[in-house]
Amino acid sequence: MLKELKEAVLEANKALPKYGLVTYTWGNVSGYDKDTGLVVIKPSGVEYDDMTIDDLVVVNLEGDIVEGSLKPSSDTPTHLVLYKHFPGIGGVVHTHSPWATSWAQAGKDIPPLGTTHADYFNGPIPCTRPMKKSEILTNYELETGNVIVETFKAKDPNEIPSVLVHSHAPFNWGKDPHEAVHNAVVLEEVAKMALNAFLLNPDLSEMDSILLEKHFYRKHGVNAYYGQ
Ligand SMILES: O=C(CO)[C@@H](O)[C@H](O)COP(=O)(O)O
Repeated sequence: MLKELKEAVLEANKALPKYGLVTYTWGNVSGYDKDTGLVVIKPSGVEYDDMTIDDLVVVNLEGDIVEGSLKPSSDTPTHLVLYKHFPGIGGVVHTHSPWATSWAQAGKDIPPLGTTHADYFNGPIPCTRPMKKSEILTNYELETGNVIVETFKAKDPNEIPSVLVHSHAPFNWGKDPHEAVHNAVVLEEVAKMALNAFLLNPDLSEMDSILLEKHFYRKHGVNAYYGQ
């Protein structure tokens, strides 16, 4: 069942340590099949080097295990909330990539400072609000998903495919697992560049909004500034 999606999810999970986005078994990747409404996700606590396609777990959007003998990732509830609320996404990636996680721990949005950011994110990369004690104590992973959705109430997740979870780390998404990992890699680079830019110039302001939009829409096929 879902052989192609499983292969894509396995490859995406194994890419996390390859790109330096995780250490040990931190982080996880899932993929969504819209025809069946099923999600393929990383098994909890399994070393990436040892992970095989048979280790992957298939769940429905309610979180019931449909296939697999291992426990699904502890972050499964967060992934499922995003699939339910962000139409069109087909892959979700959670990492503890150090530069982006530093911004999440600091509780700060990553402002757009350059065209690298602008090519992928049409505005600041938001950090969620701190979780309430009740949210932490009831179902932290489910409430993490709800707080991410709350953060994007007035934002388009297709134009900003990443979020920093306060006191935790980033979540990223895309049309499929491969694109979600790509966005996670770019987020880490942008987080590193932004922190270093502020170290060099603490009085730095956001980049010009015209340059931001020109770059974002040019990369995403809308020539907002060329009369089309
Ligand atoms: O965020 C966390 C822990 O803080 C998790 O992402 C773990 O880093 C990975 O958990 P599993 O996917 O192995 O259950």
